[in-house]
Formats: sequence, structure tokens, C-alpha cells
Amino acid sequence: MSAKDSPSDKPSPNAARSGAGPRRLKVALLGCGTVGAQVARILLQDAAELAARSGAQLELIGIAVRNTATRRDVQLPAELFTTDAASLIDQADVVIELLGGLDPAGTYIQRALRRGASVITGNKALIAAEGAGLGALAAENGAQLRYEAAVAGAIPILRPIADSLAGDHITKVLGIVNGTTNFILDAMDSTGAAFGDVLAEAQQLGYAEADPTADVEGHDAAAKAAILASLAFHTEVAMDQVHCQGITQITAQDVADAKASGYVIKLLAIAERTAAGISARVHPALLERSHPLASVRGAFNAVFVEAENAGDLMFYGAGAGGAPTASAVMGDVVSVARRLAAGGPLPLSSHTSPATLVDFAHIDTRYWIGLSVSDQPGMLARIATVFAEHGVSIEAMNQSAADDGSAHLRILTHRGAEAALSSTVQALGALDTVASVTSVLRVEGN
Ligand SMILES: NC(=O)c1ccc[n+]([C@@H]2O[C@H](COP(=O)([O-])OP(=O)(O)OC[C@H]3O[C@@H](n4cnc5c(N)ncnc54)[C@H](O)[C@@H]3O)[C@@H](O)[C@H]2O)c1
Ligand SMILES: N[C@@H](CCO)C(=O)O
Ligand code: NA
Repeated sequence: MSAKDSPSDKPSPNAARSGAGPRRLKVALLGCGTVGAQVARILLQDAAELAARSGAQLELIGIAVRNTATRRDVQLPAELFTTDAASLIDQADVVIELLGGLDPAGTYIQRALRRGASVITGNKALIAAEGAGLGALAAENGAQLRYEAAVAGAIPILRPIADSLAGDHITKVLGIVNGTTNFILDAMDSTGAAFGDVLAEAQQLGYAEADPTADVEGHDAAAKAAILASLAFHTEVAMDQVHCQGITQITAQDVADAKASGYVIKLLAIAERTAAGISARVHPALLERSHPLASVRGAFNAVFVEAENAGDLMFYGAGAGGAPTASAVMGDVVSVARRLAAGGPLPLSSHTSPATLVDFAHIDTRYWIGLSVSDQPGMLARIATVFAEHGVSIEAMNQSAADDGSAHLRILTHRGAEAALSSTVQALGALDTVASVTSVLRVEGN
């Protein structure tokens, strides 16, 4: 570690005005993995430019790692490495947390904020779980807390929502915010392959983790949905308030049927504000192929924002990867440094209104239902009666013959309450003419 300052030194937001040249800001990096190593590289390589852009000399004073002897892809000065994260934090003006996980990342961030040091993190799991408390701690201590990298990696989305759109009313955010699941669904769509086969390929290519649960069950996207909903609606939405359904149940048949009807299946993180309140949810959904999000291929991310005055906006790019994610981290670092150099922090967002969350049963949606039925006279009438009894209106229906003499029905509904739609599906499943409900997917984007 190169810093010689005493651990009790507190960052002083106004020191930049002392007139002794550009302010020197001591930057501590926690973690030197995929993203951390790229952040260290940029801090060292682009030091002069970063100083010119931020108005402060950003001095990397140390990198906290588990093992200082580990060989890394990026060549970095050995003297920067330390295993003593706490001492490093206690000397820093700015702490960049890129360890991941809830603990000790959360403890380290609290330690930094309590000292008044500003924090930049890419840790969506932590921010979704503890963001409100950490934000309050930052405000109490005159520190800044930024996490642009936590949602959709390189794509600038949190600052546009919190700053650029601060004078508008966001009504809906639809995001493809998990690259692994988009890669899987896109490959299923273009090759017709089954979920399991494509997952194995995604793991071989390094897109999916050895344990892909957080991605394929939607948990990673749900953390991002909680963050998006909180910022878009100036409130606090916790991860456990996000209805979450992943993509493990999506079959090759679902994807083929969707394709035949002009749709593509995407895993969407949805934050929506209606007269009834706010809803935040993650589930696979059908999108018309003409929707801007339908063209997001491979592991790319995109976020579609609807605002009352701005209209529709689309943000697209790399949602993961070392250098792309480091770009988002560095944007936050420069922004934080500018505010420190200019004399003080400003809040990133205003969490002013308490959230009224709409129960998932009451969200307004459309269903696309696949049924395997016995093809006999009166079958369609009985099915139509179930819809009518539940007050659910059918928009379109398509029937095809299966090899075994039964028929495959695909029914698209008009908008209705989730509860009415799901009880319709239950009642359909109980009809003796219905052999099975083969799929139930929601339709989004219009
Ligand atoms: N990789 C991406 O594309 C990506 C994209 C967006 C956000 N993020 C987020 O950025 C953060 C970092 O991700 P990553 O991909 O670089 O992870 P990584 O696993 O590659 O790196 C994390 C590093 O931190 C180290 N570490 C963990 N606990 C430690 C401790 N207590 N002390 C010292 N070192 C410790 C690990 O050994 C590892 O080297 C995570 O919060 C992740 O969710 C990553
Ligand atoms: N596992 C995540 C990484 C970025 O958060 C993804 O697949 O998008
Ligand atoms: Na981002």
C-alpha cells in the first residue's frame, strides 16, 4: 500500500478548494477479479485524462485481495495489493467495492460510508437487499453511493433514470437485464434447441456460471428490477417485493409456437406504475418481433423506458464483462470525484414516496395459453365458456393437429387481471376435454 496517511483521516469534501492544485483523491479498490482488474487498469492507464475530466487526481492507494500472490490477467504493481481491506478503507476518499456477495462487501461499504468516504459498487445483490439503508447511511455522512454497474453492466441506465429523467414521470421500464438468459432464449429461438442443451453450451462458452441458478431462476434480474423500480418511481422496492419467475420451464415447443405466431420469448424485468400502484416483476414474456427489445440478441442487454413526456426510450449494450462493466464503474468514479472536487456531494436520487406495491394477483396483463385438447364436437364451446365465466376476453385462437389425433390450441387473451387469468387457466386444466395446459406465458410490450 502506498498511502502513508493516518487511518483516522476523514475525507474532507471541500479540500479541493484549498487552492494547492487539483485535489488528490485516494481511491481504494476492493476486489481484483473480472471487473476489479479492469478498473485498476483504467485508473492507472488513464490517470491524466481522468484527472482532467474529474478535476481531481485519482490515486489508487491499494487493492484488497484474498491472496496477494495470485497471478492475474492484468499486470499491476505488486505493492498495491493488500489483504487488509479495513485499513485500506480507512485511508480512502473513494472506495470501489467489486468483491460481490452480501458479506463482507456490505460491512466494508458501511465502514467506508460511516467515515464519509464515497462508495462505488457493482453489487446488485447487495444494493437490492440493503440499498435503502446504505443510501441513508451515505446521506447521513455526506457521502455518495453509486452503483451504475449493478444494472445492465456498461449501459448507462441508472443515471439517465435518476438524473436525466428526473423532470419526467416514468410509467414503465421493461428490461432485458440478464445476458445469460437472453443468450439461452435467443439460441433456443434461432436453433430450436431445448433449454438444457443451450444452457450446457452457455456454460461451455463462459456465459453461464457453473451454478446458473441466480440467472436462470430470475434472481439476478429480480435484484436489478428492484433497483430499477426504486429509482424510476423514487421509492424503495425490495428484492422480496419482486415477483420472480425464471426460464427453466420454457420448452422448445413454447419458443417454436411463439415464433410461428410472430413473437419472441424474453426474460423481462418489469417496473410499472399504474393508478393502482407500483409493480415490479420478472418473468418470461412474449414480445412481438417488431418490438425494439425483440431484436436484442445473444448476451446483450437493453432497457426500454416509457415516460410521460419523453415517450419511449431504449438503452442497449453490453450487460456484463470486465471492461464494459469497468466502464460503468469508472463513470461513477469520475462523477463522484467531480462532486468531491467541486465541493460536496449531491444525492443520486430522491426516495421520497413510500411504495404502494400492487399485489401480483392484481397486475394487468395478457396471457398466451397452450392447451393440448381432445378434438371433439363442442370442445371449443366449453373452453370459450370457461373464459366467459371468468370475465376474460379472447383476442386470438389458433388450432393445429397433433400426431396422436389430439389438437394443440394456442389462445391469446385481451388484458385482464392476473388473478382472473390464472383462475381461468386452472378451470381450463380441470375440463375433461383438456389433456394438459402445455404453457402459460404473459405477453408484454403493448
Ligand atoms: N462480471 C461482470 O460482468 C459483472 C457485471 C455487472 C456487475 N458485476 C458485479 O461486480 C462485482 C464483481 O464481479 P466480478 O465478475 O469481478 O467478480 P469476480 O468473482 O471475478 O471477482 C471478485 C473478486 O473478489 C475477491 N474477493 C471476494 N471476497 C473477498 C474478500 N473478502 N476479500 C478480498 N477479496 C475478495 C475474489 O477472490 C475475486 O477475485 C459483483 O458484485 C458482480 O455482481 C459483475
Ligand atoms: N450473470 C449476469 C452478469 C451481469 O450481472 C448476466 O448474465 O447478465
Ligand atoms: Na449500467
